[in-house]
Amino acid sequence: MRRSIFVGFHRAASKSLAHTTFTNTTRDKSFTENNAVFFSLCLRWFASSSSSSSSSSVTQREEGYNASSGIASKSSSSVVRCDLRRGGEKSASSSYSHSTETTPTSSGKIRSTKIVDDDMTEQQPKKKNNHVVFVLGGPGAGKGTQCANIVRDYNFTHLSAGDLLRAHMKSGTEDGNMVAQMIKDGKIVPSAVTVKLLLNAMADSKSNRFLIDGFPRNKENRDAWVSEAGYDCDFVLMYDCTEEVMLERLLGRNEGRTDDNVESIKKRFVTFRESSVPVVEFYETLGKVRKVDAIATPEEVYEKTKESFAQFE
Ligand SMILES: Nc1ncnc2c1ncn2[C@@H]1O[C@H](COP(=O)(O)OP(=O)(O)O)[C@@H](O)[C@H]1O
Ligand SMILES: Nc1ccn([C@@H]2O[C@H](COP(=O)(O)OP(=O)(O)O)[C@@H](O)[C@H]2O)c(=O)n1
Repeated sequence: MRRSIFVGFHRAASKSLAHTTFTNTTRDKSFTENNAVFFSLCLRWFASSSSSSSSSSVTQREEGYNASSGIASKSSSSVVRCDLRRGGEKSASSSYSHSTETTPTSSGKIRSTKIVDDDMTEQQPKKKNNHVVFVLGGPGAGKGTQCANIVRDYNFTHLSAGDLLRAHMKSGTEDGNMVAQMIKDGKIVPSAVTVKLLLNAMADSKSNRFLIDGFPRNKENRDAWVSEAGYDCDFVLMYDCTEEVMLERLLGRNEGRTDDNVESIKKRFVTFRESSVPVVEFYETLGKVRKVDAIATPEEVYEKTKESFAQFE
């Protein structure tokens, strides 16, 4: 830090010196030369004091100072990860890192330029060549209906996060009771529970093509997925529908669900708007969203859906 500030300062000084040298008079030139000597002495003093100080060189390494580019970057990566696949043991691998790049400007100030979120840009290698498609859309948009068609025609395995959670809530455990209440309230169950259910189901399957329906419901779901699975989805299939149409469909669904009543449905709509739409927007920034108009008939919706699966024929 100290060194990067100094370099910024020295650069600012050099720049102003260069400017003076080419534009000013002879009197200014001798002033410039004196200044140059002064700054050069400063530089030497600083170089010797910083090389004799071990903490300074550690700082330099920690901040990733790059003398040729003049960019000082800070990076830190720290996540103790909880293995959710089986049993929840801790492993020491780190999954996320954020680095802040700072650039010394000509005024000598440190200007923060950008935050680099590694997990947004760098995907990890896929495990077992798995293909994962996340299927999103509001409650009642028709996700389950279309997933059945895709399974039939493209050899995918359908994993509904909601179905897995509903099965889990019937376990009668404390965890299961918590899930039951959250589903009734239209709330999003903690990612640790959902990701564990999904990964266990995948581990039990011989398939390498998965439609993960109703997931990720929020950014926390997505981050937990990337952390635990070690890779992101191939793409997100997003069924776009109005609340009016979804309400009508849900009230006619008749599957005996505890959350298909007007009170719960309204809460689910709010959760969808506030938590799920942002995760779709996040995936849009990665260019991974394939949107399908879900208001049409099931057959028409499927015709559009198929366009995203040509690669799996
Ligand atoms: N395109 C559609 N047009 C009319 N009804 C539909 C359509 N897609 C699904 N449905 C019906 O709407 C209800 C909700 O569909 P479903 O697939 O369960 O939605 P989701 O999985 O998104 O909650 C079901 O009763 C289903 O038969
Ligand atoms: N990733 C998920 C998916 C579902 N759920 C819960 O399960 C409920 C039903 O989800 P679902 O996907 O089966 O049904 P729809 O709301 O899409 O019709 C949600 O309202 C949430 O309470 C969750 O918490 N996290």
